[in-house]
Amino acid sequence: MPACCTMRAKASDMHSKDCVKVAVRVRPFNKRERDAGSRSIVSMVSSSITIQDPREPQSRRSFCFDYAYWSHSGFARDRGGLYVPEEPGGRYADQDSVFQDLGEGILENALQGYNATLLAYGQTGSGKSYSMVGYGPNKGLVPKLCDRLFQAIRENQDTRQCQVFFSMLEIYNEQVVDLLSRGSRNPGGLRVREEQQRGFYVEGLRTVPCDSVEQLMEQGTRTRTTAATHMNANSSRSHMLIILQLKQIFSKESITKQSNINLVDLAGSERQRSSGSEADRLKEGTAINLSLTTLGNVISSLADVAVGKKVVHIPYRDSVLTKLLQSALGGNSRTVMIATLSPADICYEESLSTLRYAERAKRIQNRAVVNESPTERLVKELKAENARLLQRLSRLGQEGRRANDETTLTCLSFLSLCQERRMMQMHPYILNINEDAQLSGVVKLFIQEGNSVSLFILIQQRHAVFRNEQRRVTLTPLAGSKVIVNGNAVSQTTELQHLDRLILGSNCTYLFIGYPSERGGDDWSRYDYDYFQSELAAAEGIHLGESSAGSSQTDPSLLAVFYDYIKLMPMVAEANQMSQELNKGVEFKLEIKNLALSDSKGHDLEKEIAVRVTCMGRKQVWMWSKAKFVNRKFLMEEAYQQHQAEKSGDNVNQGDKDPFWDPVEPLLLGTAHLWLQSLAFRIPLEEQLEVLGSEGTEEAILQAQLVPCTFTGLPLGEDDILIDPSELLGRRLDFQLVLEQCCGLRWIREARNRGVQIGLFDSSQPLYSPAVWHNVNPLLDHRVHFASLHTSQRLLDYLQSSAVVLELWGLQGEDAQIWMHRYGMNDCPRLAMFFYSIICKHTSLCLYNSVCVLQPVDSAEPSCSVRVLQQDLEELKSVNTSLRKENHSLREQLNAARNGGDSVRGRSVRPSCDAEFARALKVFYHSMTSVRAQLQRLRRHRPSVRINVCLSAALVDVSVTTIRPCLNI
Ligand SMILES: Nc1ncnc2c1ncn2[C@@H]1O[C@H](COP(=O)(O)OP(=O)(O)OP(=O)(O)O)[C@@H](O)[C@H]1O
Repeated sequence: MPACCTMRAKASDMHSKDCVKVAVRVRPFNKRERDAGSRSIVSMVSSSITIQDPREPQSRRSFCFDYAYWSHSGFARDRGGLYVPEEPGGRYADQDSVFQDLGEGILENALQGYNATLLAYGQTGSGKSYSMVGYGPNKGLVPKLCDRLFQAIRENQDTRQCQVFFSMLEIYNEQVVDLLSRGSRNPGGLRVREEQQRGFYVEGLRTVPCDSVEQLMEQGTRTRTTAATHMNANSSRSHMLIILQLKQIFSKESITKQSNINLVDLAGSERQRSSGSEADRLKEGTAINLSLTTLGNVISSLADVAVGKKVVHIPYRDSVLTKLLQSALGGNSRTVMIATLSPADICYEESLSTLRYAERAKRIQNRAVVNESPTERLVKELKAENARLLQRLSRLGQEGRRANDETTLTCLSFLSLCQERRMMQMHPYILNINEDAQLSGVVKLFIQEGNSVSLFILIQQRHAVFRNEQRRVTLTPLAGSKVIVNGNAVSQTTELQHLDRLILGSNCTYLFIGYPSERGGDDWSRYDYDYFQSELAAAEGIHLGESSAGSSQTDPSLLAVFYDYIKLMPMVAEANQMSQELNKGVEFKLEIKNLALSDSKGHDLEKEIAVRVTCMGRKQVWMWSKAKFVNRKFLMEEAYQQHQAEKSGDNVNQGDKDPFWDPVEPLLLGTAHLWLQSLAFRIPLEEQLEVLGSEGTEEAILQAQLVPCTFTGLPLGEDDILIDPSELLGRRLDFQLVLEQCCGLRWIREARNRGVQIGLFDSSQPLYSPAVWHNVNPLLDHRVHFASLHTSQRLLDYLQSSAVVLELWGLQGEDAQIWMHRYGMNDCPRLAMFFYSIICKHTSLCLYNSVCVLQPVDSAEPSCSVRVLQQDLEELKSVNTSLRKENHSLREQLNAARNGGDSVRGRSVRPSCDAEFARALKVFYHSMTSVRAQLQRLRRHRPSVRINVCLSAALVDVSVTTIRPCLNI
């Protein structure tokens, strides 16, 4: 039995207290998922659905819903392009079966006089629009429901008179846009008002009486596409609402029924979390999608109410969407939610979160009533409405602006559609391609012979001119405008060929369709938004390579980086455009971080996308993570819209809240590797290291040395060179890392007010050399002493196969000092101590003596000082542990030497054993002296007093008592 058929109860079969009905639908793999060789982690039996964690296959979660639709596999495409089950009765749930369960129920409810709501929830690209609106012949719930509604009205003409009113709106960034209004947009959007009887409503929203909705929906989608362009907005972040008002008059019974049907295609659910876990100064108070976040809060509160928890407040008023859906959630409405998901392993987190959301929604209880009243009231209302419409019609007629008249809109749209079809068969045209497939192909610009067409795009009044002369179509970019044809920027008049890809301005993408004679039977669908962006990326030298073509062999992490790149590319272009328009003087550039970086074994690190932000005037540079950029881009859009609304001049949002700005911070410029192998032979090494930036550029030459030495720091002589590194086993090893000079610093050459520091990288908390400023070839003269008390095999292996990764950090402006002070970067004891522990952890080396003299940490922060001390104590404890181990092994050696003296004589005991032991003890006592000194200093410390600790005694123990027994041996 097909999964979709297991719950035969219709959505209308509800009791007076109705739980929200929830359906889940799983879509087929998309191209990206197929390319990545994705695996399905979702299974369905009847109306229950199980999801498996791809990292822990034994971890599964099951959920049970009212309906579960398997639309992932088992389908075929018929001649008309309709997706149908491969075999009759197959498990694939097609659009018809979804409609039968959900749509029919909603329709029945509405005809009975109940308000009804249908919500689609899920991550971007999971199939919300496919289920709600549909694509081509695969009509979704909304058109099917409308068709059936009008059919039902016709069939019931003799018992009731009906009128249907249609509205379509979009909520983007808490602004309401009327999608049926073709006039100029209200800055700030339409207002949401509240009336006692009516509840929340959108003031001035167009409501069109209709007997078919196809053209209205096309009109709405077109407006949505252009609105997205004008607002620099991303449609998957907006919510689309269609409101159908059904008014029925039952003359015989003298009653009227009024019901509202809300059909809601929600924004992509992952957007709520898109600012990620990334730290950003402007993260607080930023809700990427306030409406979606609030919807989640409302659903959670209502779910709590349903299980008897005490809930003080349901936050309906916190967002536009929840205000408008108040009756749909916990109120007078019969509500159905369809949660859509991808079954791919790479979407596990999102799909699980969708299922959890849907499970919560299932608990919500509504109280729907039939909205019935005596006829007179409705008749009065309808008369008033008709009078109002007539008045408007005549006013618009006088103004000669019939095109905006709501009563004639349907007819005009229809005419233009007919014309449009005729034009498509006669003329070349450009067709918009949008990231949201639903909005692609809705704008067509015809280029008739003998005519020239100007395209108007954001910044510039006129952007480019298309000419059609003697059946040759050319494109001429206008001065200062950005035009890209097939991935390449053009500045001259260019002749267009059928299926050329055009990008105008920052991100307006169009496909050129030539004369019908050139068209042939080619499939245009492959020229989707990803195709445009991939072509652009390829022109910048970023592509996936041979194996990517449909094969499952592409490294998934590379694929992810590639898709991140092409996703962020248009956003970066838009950010640049906004920066230019708002006179911010900031430039954004995409970079693939870690391209040239590698770890201490020389292996390439995983690549990731970052955005380099440059303030052109002050030559300040920031590196933003993807998550931070996405967050900031959203805030930039807000600032941009605010600017558009107020036209308040340049440089809006200056200061702390400015999303284009950040306090300056040090920037990682590049890395160099200093290989440690020579130390295993106690051979000194002098190197001129090339410091490479993340894009492989040479940032500087760093002169560095590794000097094997005595524990007091005296360089070893040639006699100390070892032939066999294993001779070091069990012995002490001291060496110094000397950073002599940096030469040819590109960073300083670009702007003299900058400085640099070198960091020793072995974890996220490296140790830094002192800062040097304003000099392209600065002397560093920085020396760090390392010691291993007991050279283990692991350490030897490490020395022979690894490198110290040296990081070159760029410091900028005076503010950098502030940063370093705040974060304790300059000569901070914490970093030194971290370094010590890191070295201990990874390499069995320990920091013995650093030349760094530690500066005070901010005295205004005593708690910070205490924290530093606590960290110091932790480090000291671990040193104590290693000392005790050392002590233990020394004791064992001593016992073996004493007890087994005679028995082992003549075997392997070396005559120098006692001398060696004595030497080791000497070292030990020396260390202990340092420990005591350090301990005393720590004990004297008071948090309110400035710390002034010298790291030269880093080998410290906190507890002398614990070590005393060791001293007694
Ligand atoms: N059940 C399905 N059967 C076949 N194809 C589907 C199905 N669901 C979705 N798709 C395809 O997946 C793609 C993405 O679907 P859709 O545009 O509906 O996603 P969405 O969730 O609405 O995304 P957005 O949030 O960006 O609007 C479309 O190309 C669509 O044709």
